[in-house]
Formats: sequence, C-alpha cells, structure tokens
Amino acid sequence: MSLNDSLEGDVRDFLVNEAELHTYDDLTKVNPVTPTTVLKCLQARYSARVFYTHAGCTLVALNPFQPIPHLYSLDVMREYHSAPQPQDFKPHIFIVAEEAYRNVQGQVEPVDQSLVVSGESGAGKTWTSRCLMKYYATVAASSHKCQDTVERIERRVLDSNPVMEAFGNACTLRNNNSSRFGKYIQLQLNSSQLLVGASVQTYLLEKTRVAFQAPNERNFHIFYQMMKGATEKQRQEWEMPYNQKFSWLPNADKTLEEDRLQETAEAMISLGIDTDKRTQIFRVLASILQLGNVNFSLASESQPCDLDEESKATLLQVPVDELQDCLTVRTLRAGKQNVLLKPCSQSECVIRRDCLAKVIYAQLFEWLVTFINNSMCSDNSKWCNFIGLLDVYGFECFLLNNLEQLCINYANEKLQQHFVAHYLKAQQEEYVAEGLEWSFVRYQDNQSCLDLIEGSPTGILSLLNEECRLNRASDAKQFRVRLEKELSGNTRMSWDKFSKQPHFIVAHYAGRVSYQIEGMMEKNKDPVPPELLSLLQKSKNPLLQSLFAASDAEGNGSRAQSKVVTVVSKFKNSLESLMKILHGTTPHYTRCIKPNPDCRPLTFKKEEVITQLEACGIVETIHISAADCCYFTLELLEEQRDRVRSQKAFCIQCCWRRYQRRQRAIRTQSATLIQAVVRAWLVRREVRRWHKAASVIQARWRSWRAQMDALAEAELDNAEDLLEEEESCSLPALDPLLKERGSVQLSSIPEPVAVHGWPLGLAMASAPNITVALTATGFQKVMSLMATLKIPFRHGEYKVETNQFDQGVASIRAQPRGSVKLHLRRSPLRYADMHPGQNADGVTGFNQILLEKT
Ligand SMILES: Nc1ncnc2c1ncn2[C@@H]1O[C@H](COP(=O)(O)OP(=O)(O)OP(=O)(O)O)[C@@H](O)[C@H]1O
Repeated sequence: MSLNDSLEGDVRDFLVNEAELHTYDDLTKVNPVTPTTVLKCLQARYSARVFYTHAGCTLVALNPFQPIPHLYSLDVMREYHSAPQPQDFKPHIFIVAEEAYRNVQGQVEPVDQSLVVSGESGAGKTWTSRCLMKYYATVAASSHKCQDTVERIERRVLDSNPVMEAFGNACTLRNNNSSRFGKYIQLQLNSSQLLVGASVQTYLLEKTRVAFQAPNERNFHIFYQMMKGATEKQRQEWEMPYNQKFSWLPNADKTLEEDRLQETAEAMISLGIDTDKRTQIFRVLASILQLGNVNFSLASESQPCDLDEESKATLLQVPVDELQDCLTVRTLRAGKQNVLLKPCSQSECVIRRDCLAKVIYAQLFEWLVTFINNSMCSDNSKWCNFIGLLDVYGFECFLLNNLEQLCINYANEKLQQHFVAHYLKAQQEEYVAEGLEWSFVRYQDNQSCLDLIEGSPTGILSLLNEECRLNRASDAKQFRVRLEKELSGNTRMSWDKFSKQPHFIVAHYAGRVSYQIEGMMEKNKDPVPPELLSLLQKSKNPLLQSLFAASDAEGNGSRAQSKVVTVVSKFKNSLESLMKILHGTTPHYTRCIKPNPDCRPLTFKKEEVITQLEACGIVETIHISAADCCYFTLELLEEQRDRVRSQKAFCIQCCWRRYQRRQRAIRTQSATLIQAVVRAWLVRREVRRWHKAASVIQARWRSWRAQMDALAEAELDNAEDLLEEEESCSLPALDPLLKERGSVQLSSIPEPVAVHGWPLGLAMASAPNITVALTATGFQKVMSLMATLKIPFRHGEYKVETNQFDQGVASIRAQPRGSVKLHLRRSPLRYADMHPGQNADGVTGFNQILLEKT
C-alpha cells in the first residue's frame, strides 16, 4: 500500500465521523492534516454557526455575513477578559485580544504586540479590527480614574472608525464597505495597561476612485452620505443644490447602511472637529463633486478649451478665470525664467481636472488623519507599550490590474513573508540548529517574489522608477521590452504571448496576477502641475488654502527640478517602516476567510474557501504547530564533560525561548497542560502569578548561564556531581506508572519530574513533543518499559514501528555512545478520544513510540 493510499484511507476514516467534525476547536487536532480535512472541519463548524477556529498560532475567522446576536456583546468581552484561562473558552477573536493584552501585562519581551488581520477583500478584516478596538476600549478602559479625559479617549478611538471609513471606504464589487487604504492603529497603554491614547498610520489611499469608479462600483461613502443625508440648509451652505446630479457619484440609488451622514458628523464632533471646520470640509467635498461635472468645449485647435457655462460656479472658492487657465493651459518652463503657455487638448483638460480633484481629496484625507491623531494621541511620557492593529487591503486580482494592485499585492507579500519568517521558517531553522531530526513541512517561501518586486537594481519597482525618471514621455511597449530583457529569466515573472496589451504576470504566493503597463508610469509619477497647487493656495476656503500652504516650493517650479519621489518609492518606504515596527512586536495572526464571493449570509463555498486556505498556508501552519517540539539533548558521556556543560546551557536557553513562545501561543493544543503543570510548579515555589513564572525561569536560565561560564573558566570541579544528577533523572516516575497503567500517558505523571534540574513537567508544558536524552541506565529502563508494553523491539536494528497506541509512531533513539533518546510525540487526539469513557477531558495523550538506531 503506498503512502498516498494510506493517507487517503486516513482522510476517509477521519471524515466518516461527520457529527464530530465541528467539535475541532483547534485544527492542530485534526488528523491527518490535509486541505480536505481542514476544509471539512471548517465547513462543519460554519454550518454549526461556529465562526472562529484556532489553527495553531493563527486564528481562522469565517465571515458569517450577518450579525450574530451576542457574539461580541459587552458580557462576552468581560467573560473572556476575566477568565483565568480564556483559551479554555470557545475560539474567539477576544482570545487573541486577551492574549495580547496579558502579554503586555506579563512584560514578556517583545512586550509591544501586533495583531495582524489579513484576508481578501470582504473577508472581515475591518469588522475584526473594529471588534478588537471595542474590546480594548472596554477592558483597558480606565474610566474609574479621571473620568473625563479617559472616556473621551476611548470614545475618540472608537469614533475614528466611522470617520476614516466614511472618507476611505467605498462600495466595490467585492465588498459594500471596502477599505480603500491600509491602516495600522497603535493603541497606547500606560504602565497599568490602561488605554491612554492611540495613533493611526495609513497607507496608499486609492485616490483615483474620486474621479473614476469602475462599473457597478461607487465613489467614497462620504459623498453619498452628503448627497443623501444633508438638510436643505446644509446643501445651501455647501453649494450643493438639491436636484443636482453628479457624474462622479454613480450607483447612488444603491442603499447602503454605510450612508449615514449623521453618524459621521457626530464622530467628527467627538474628535473635536468644530462646526466651522466641518463646513469647510464639506464645502471642499462638494467642490470636488462640482469639479466632476465640469466639461470642456473646444473652440479651435489653437485656442484653449472653454469651461461650460454652468461649470463656472464659485468652484473651490478660487477665481474662476484662473481656474479656467489652470485647467486648460499648460505652463512649460525652460530654465528658471522662461515660461511657455500651451493650450491643452480636451482630453488633457480632463486629466488636469481629475488630477486636481484627486490631489485635493488625498490632501484632505491626510489632514483628517493628522487631525484624528492629534485628537487621540497621548503624550509620549504617558504611555509605555502599545498594541497595534494592522488592517490592510487583501490580495487583489482583477481583470485589469495596475499600479494600485501591484502595491497592494506587494504589501501582502511582505506580510506573508513576515508570517513565514516569524513562524514557519524560524521554527524549522531552530530545529536544524538544535539538531532535531524533523520531517520538514514544505511551505511557500515567497522571498523570490519579493526579490522580483523590490530587488535593486533590476526589481520591477526599481525598473519602473528608472523609467519614470527618464526625461521622456512614458511608453508602455518600451517598458515591457525592458522588463523582458532584465527579468525574463525569473521564474516568478511571465508574459502571455497572445495578449496584445503590454503587461507582465507575477506569480504571487496567493496566485498569478497580470498587470497592465499602460498608465502605470503616469500613476507612478503622479505629477501635479505646479500651477494647480498655486491656484489652491488662493482659495477663500481657509481649509483648502492651508492644505496647500506648504507647497510653495512646488509653485515656483522647483518641484520639476527636484528629484521626484514616486508613488512606489513612498509606498516602499512606508511599508519598510511598518515592517520595522512589526519586527519589534509579538505578532498574533488572524486570517479572515470569505466563505462565498457574493457576501451571502451563512453560505459556504468550498472552492472559494480552499483557495484562500491555500493562499495563506494554513495547512503548513497547522502541521508545524501540531508537531511543535521541545527537547533536551544532553549527551552524557564521561569523556566529554565540558561539552555536557555547554549543551546544558544551550538546552535551557532553548527551553526558555520555547517557553516564551508557548506563553504567547497559549491557545494551542498544549495550553491546558501548560497551565496545569506550570501552576503546579508555581504553587510548589509559592509563586502565584503567571507572569512571574517568566522572570523565575529567566532568572534560572541566567543563573545557569552564569554557572556554566564559571564552570568553563574554573576547572569544572563539580563535574562528578553534575553527572550524578544526570543519573537520577531518567524518568524515575515513569516506570511504575507505566507498569501500573499499561499505557504511555506522560501527561498522567502527577508531579513534574526533574530532568537535569529542569522540571520535566515544565518541559512538557512548553511543547507537545519532548525528546528526553537518557543515559545507558535510562535506556535500560525504557527497554524494560517497552517489554512491559509488549512493543516489539529488534536488537541491532533498533527500528520498530507499532500501532500499539492507535495512531502513528514516534521515536526512542539509541545514541551512538550508548545513551538513548526517547521521543514521545503528542497525539493530535485528546485522551478522551483515544480512551472513550475515561474522564480526562482536555488532556492530550502521548500515543506514539518509535525505536530506531541513530
Ligand atoms: N464577524 C462578522 N459578523 C457579521 N458580519 C461580518 C463579520 N465580519 C464581516 N462581516 C460582514 O462582512 C462585510 C465585509 O467585511 P469587512 O468590511 O470587514 O471586509 P474587509 O476584509 O475589511 O474587506 P476590504 O479589504 O474590502 O476592506 C462587513 O461589512 C460585514 O457586513
């Protein structure tokens, strides 16, 4: 029987028990872990209205596409917050929130936390971020102290959402409330872990949407809110007549719950935007809409276009003549003095009009973000740690993709790499460094794709920038040739031979995307004619004037000479700063999954889900989390005493690292065991608080290290003692226990057993798999255990495979110089699953033993 056949058989066996599938709270317990079994479990849970599932270190969130009563209520928040062990509760986004919060309380490095919420458009990232913010605004609220300020802060933090969503979200084909910008919100906590402020960093607003909306999509919500929700008086104030139609507001008849002007206005008030400022903002927005209705008529080839009569309103509160000139005549500069005026063609006029609208909207959005930050941000001296929430646009692949999608997908590649590097890669590399044999899980390392995009000097972004800096009109075909010349050998890059449009295809981790080149260079240069900027400075609208006050330099033409900072350069820089922040924090990943493409409530489409699971490498994550392993390799050979000492230091260091990671990933399979054992250990040492364990272990590790250093320098006088200690640590409690019970259940060892001064219990707590090195005497003991358990063992060959314990095989190893490694692998099944009827709920069994020669 081939391996594949047997796996298929296992999958079939697993799926037979359909009624059980929804009970898998953590996908690491699924056995075997395959895309099919994982998918089936998620589907079963979704049908049972269970929307959250752990997947090792990641939380999978399935979008129900309908409000679920009481799922996020205040009571539920309090329940998770006050629970001694929230991870014992049903999987929930609040577990992630609480875990991050307790990490800050525990002050385990890195203390700052990042909650990375990813998923494709419509998967539920924004919703999840909102839930997280509400959670912290509730549990970290310090309203019992200086009521006023604090309440204001929490309110403001929450009120930043409707304002930013009104200005930055829009209805797209994939999501009625799609964020058209990325954001990273830092919730600032003081030394008592109370919320004292927040700041937000935004990324790449899709400003083209102001002047262009794809068929069946809409402009930003705020425009519709104004059009539908304004009172007669407000319309007059904003110069927005009642019956006027706006060409930049398509699909206005579509009614969305996001069209709530009142809510936006109230949030603006709460953030401190006064009546005057609000009026100025809305007037600017109304002017943008008016600008969209401006048309140009051509008198003759040599004459500038004329603005339609009805367009000559008091647009933007600037002099109409000057506006007309700016939109219809180009100013060319040759050197500092020579200025040449050239009438624009009709299409050029349209481009200038759109450019004006986009630059105003983008600047207004930036101003708003700065205002919100000023309103929520706490003084640096008042906060010491933060919890960051990252909500970025998901991977995008449309029929036509351009620079925006390239940037968005590049950001997603960066985040995927962060995940891969932080978890998958780091884990496996650590196994190698520690010499642990391990059947490697193949994961998608996307470094080569990142090299293709951001590599210098021949990455796509560098080549694009180079093309944009050439002093000539951009030519898509030429750029295509250049790309092919430089990158045709790259396996991540390809071209569709039959396509007539200049394009390139990038094989991203989440799929292949074809990018059209036409227009890409212009978007990257994003030129704003200086005369337009100067004009805006003359506006009578104080806000508009101040938005462009700083661009004096551009007005006198120096912008043209200074080095242009392209869109991709700016984006790359902001992404790099973000990655730097993320690297300094403890990350928590939530993968939002969109169960169907049409946003239909409670509808699960397998094909849709499997693609997303594959794209984010969930199966690989589960594999690694399920087999996460801690081990002590202590080669205890008399002739290598010095090596023994350095090994010990190394192992304890390793244990400490794993312990730290475990504490972060407390919700994983071994969570119950971790807490039970560590608590027992803590009680024994009269250390009551969870986070104190960390410092105790850290201190212990430091003292070990100091001891080891001292020993290395001195002549290792007490070497004999160490060896004696070694002899006494070969699982003394295991032998009688196994004889008595007839099965290997390490978890049933009542008291932690010391392994070289380390409580075995703690070692077990730190990871589901443990390899304990035994001395020759220890080996003999294990042999006799094996005999008791009637596990076949062939001398000289040392390899035994057994089905003694239902599932698979783990290992005991004979070390070259007579010592032995006992490798006990934690079963993905719970004790109760293996031994129905026995009351040991929540305890996970060690059910696999393998003997083999090293
Ligand atoms: N947990 C949830 N419970 C109920 N409805 C939800 C939940 N999560 C998401 N939704 C629904 O799904 C819609 C889309 O979610 P959301 O806007 O958060 O997606 P997104 O991933 O942020 O998309 P984009 O990348 O386009 O901004 C929401 O408007 C909401 O109606």
